[in-house]
Amino acid sequence: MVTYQWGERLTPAFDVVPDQTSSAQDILQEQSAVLDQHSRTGQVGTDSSSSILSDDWQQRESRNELRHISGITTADEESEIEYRKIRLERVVLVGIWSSQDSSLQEAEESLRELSALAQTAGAVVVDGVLQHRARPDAATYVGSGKAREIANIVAAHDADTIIVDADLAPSQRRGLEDAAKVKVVDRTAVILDIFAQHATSKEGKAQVELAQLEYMLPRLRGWGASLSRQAGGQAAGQDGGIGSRGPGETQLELDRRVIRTRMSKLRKKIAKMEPQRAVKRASRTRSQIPTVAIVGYTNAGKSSLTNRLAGVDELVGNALFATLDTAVRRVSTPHGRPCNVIDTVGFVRRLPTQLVEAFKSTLEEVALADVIVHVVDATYPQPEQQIVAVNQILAQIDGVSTIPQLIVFNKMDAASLAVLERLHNAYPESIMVSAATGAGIPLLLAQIEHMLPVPHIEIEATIPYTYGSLVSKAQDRGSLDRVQWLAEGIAIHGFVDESLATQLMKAAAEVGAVEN
Ligand SMILES: Nc1nc2c(ncn2[C@@H]2O[C@H](COP(=O)(O)OP(=O)(O)OP(=O)(O)O)[C@@H](O)[C@H]2O)c(=O)[nH]1
Ligand SMILES: [Mg+2]
Repeated sequence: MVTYQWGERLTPAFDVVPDQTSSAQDILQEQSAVLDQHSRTGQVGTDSSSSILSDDWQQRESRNELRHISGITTADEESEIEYRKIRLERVVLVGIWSSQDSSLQEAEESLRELSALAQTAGAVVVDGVLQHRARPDAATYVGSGKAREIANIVAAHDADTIIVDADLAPSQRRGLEDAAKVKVVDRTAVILDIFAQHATSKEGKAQVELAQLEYMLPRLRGWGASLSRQAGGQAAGQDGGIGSRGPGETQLELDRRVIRTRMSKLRKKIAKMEPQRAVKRASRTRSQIPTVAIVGYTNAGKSSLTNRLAGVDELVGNALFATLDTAVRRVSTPHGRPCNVIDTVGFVRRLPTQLVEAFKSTLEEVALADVIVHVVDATYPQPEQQIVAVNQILAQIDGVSTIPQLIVFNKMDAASLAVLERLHNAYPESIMVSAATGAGIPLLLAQIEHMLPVPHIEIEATIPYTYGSLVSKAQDRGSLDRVQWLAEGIAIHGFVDESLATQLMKAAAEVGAVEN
C-alpha cells in the first residue's frame, strides 16, 4: 500500500484552461503534454513492479511449501504502541493459489490487500503464508498437514486469529479452527467488520447490519457448533457433527428465526429511508444541475479528487473504506457550468455480495448520474485488475451501462513515468491526474464539461438590463454564442436548460421583445 504524505504543493503541471470548443482529441494531446511535463520534472515515484517471482522460489522442488509473504506484517513500532492501549487481535493470513486459476503474483497481491484490510479492521498482522494447491481441501481448506504447520506458526507468534483469503465453507472453517486451535475468519468477514466500524449514518448502519446478518445466516451451523462446545453443553468435547446437534440445533432454529425477523425489520427501515433520499435527489434534479459520480476501488483517491475538484484542500487519511456515505459537492467547470460531484463508497475485489445488495440504494445514486468518473490508483501494481473489479460491481447496478464513463488515473505524482505511459497506451481516452498536486485537474474538469448533457433549448431574445444576472447564469450554465448590449436590453442567442429558458422568456416578455 502506498502511503502518501501531503507535502508541499507542486506547481500544477498544466494550468491553462483549454477552450471549450477543444475536441476530445485536443484534450488527449494536452494529456500527453501533462505526461511529458511529468517526465521533465523528473517526478519518478516508487517503481511499483514487485519482483515477486524470485529465481530460487521457482527452483524450489517442493512447490507447495508454505511461502511466507514479506512486507505484509504490521510495522513493529505501531503494533507495540497500539498493543498497550488495547489488546488487538494478532492475525496470521493464509491463502492458496493454483496455477490454473491465478498467478502467484495475483495471489500475493490479494494477500497484501487482505493484510491492508485486516489492519484497517484493527488487527496486527504477524505473518502471512501462501500455499500452492490445485484446489482447496474440503475439510481444512489447506490440507491437514499444512493446517498443522499453520498451527505452529500461530503458536510461535502467539496469534489468536487466522484470516483466510477466500470465502470458506462452514465445515472448512471449523476444520481449520480445530486444527489450529484459534478462531478462523474469512475475507468477507473482515470487509464486513470494516464496514461495521466505519458506518456512521443511520442508513449506513442498517445496511451494514443487514449485510452481516445475511452473511451469518447460512453459517449459523458452524458458529452454533463452536458456541455449544464453548458452552460445555451436551456436545462438549465432541468434534461437531452428530454430537453437536440435539439441543444445539434447537437453539439454532431459534437464532435463525430471530435473525430473519431482525433482517426483515432492517429491510423495512432501509426502505423507509429511501423517500428521504429521493427527496434530496429530486431537489438536485429540480435545480437542473447535472451530476457526476466518482466511483472506484477503495483508496484510489475518490474523496481527495472530489475535494480537489471542488477546490477544497482537505486532507484525506490513508484508510480503506474511509467513505461509506455518499457526499455531494458543488463543482464549477472551466466555463462556469455548475455540477454536483458525488463521492461514493469504494469497491474492492470480491466485494461481498451481501454488501452490494445492502448498499443498492446508495449505489443507485451512481445510476442516476449524468457522467461517471472511474478513479484508478496509478501506483497500484496491477491497476487493470482493480478496473475489472470495479466494472464487475458497476455491472450489477441497473442503468449504469448507458452513462458516459471516463477513466481517471490518480496519484500520477507518485507513479513512475513508465507505468503512466503504459496506462496511457492501454487506456488512450483516460486522463492522468494528481489530487495531491493538482496536476491534470483543469483537463479533467474540461473533459467532464465536455461529457455533461448539453442544454438543449434554443433561445433568441432581448433581456432587460434589470435581468442581467439571468444572462450571466445563461452564460455559465448554457452556451450562448451571441451576447449584445443594445439600448433596449441584452440580445442573446444560444442554448440553455429548461428552467433557465422559462425564466429568460418571462424576462424578455416584460419588454415584449421576444423574437423567438
Ligand atoms: N501520492 C498521492 N496520494 C494520494 C493522491 N490522492 C489521494 N492520495 C492518498 O490516497 C489515500 C486514499 O485517498 P482517499 O481520497 O481517501 O481515497 P478514497 O478512494 O476516497 O478511499 P475510500 O473512501 O477509503 O474508498 C490517502 O492517503 C490520500 O492522501 C494523489 O494524487 N497522490
Ligand atoms: Mg473516500
